[in-house]
Amino acid sequence: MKTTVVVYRSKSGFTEKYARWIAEETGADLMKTSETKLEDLLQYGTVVYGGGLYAGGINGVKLITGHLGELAGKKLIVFGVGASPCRPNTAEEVRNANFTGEAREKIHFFLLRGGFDLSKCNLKDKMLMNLLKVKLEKAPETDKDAKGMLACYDHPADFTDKKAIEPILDCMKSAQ
Ligand SMILES: Cc1cc2nc3c(=O)[nH]c(=O)nc-3n(C[C@H](O)[C@H](O)[C@H](O)COP(=O)(O)O)c2cc1C
Repeated sequence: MKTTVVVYRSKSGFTEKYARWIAEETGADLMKTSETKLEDLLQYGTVVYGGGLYAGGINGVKLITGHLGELAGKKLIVFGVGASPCRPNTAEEVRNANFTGEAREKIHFFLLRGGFDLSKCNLKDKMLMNLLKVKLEKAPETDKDAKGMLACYDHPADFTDKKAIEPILDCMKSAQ
């Protein structure tokens, strides 16, 4: 059996950056979801999955959460990558929104901060983000996070930080 694979789905490159860093640091194989079948993952003892956050959902995570039976006995690690600042309760909220009780037990979850680049969004995402912009601008009170988000519309933001993968590397090294 092969040791570790890092599989990812990334729309604008932020999740891909983290996935590459993790694979480089650990010597793991690296795969995109578009080029991966469940059977490919079954060859590995540890599966690390990364996906961007879209309206709270971890892009493509069903590849893992939808196949917990087939992936039984493997070490499963998922990281979500969003533009919002990572606070302890944010990670918990994302985890609860994306994982059932069984998935919460079986999957080690991490939330990392990516970035935002409107120019790399597809048409549908651009429209959604422009609707959000109107909503944020109309809000009677704009908090720090909303102001930060509004600033990203004019200037792409990259909050990726290689240090942020350290807890994932530690988790990969530790026993199940
Ligand atoms: C339509 C849309 C919805 C998004 N929803 C969220 C969200 O719920 N939470 C968050 O933190 N970031 C959200 N983002 C920002 C992305 O998660 C962020 O840009 C991330 O770094 C994208 O990673 P990727 O380029 O690897 O897909 C959203 C972006 C778009 C375009």
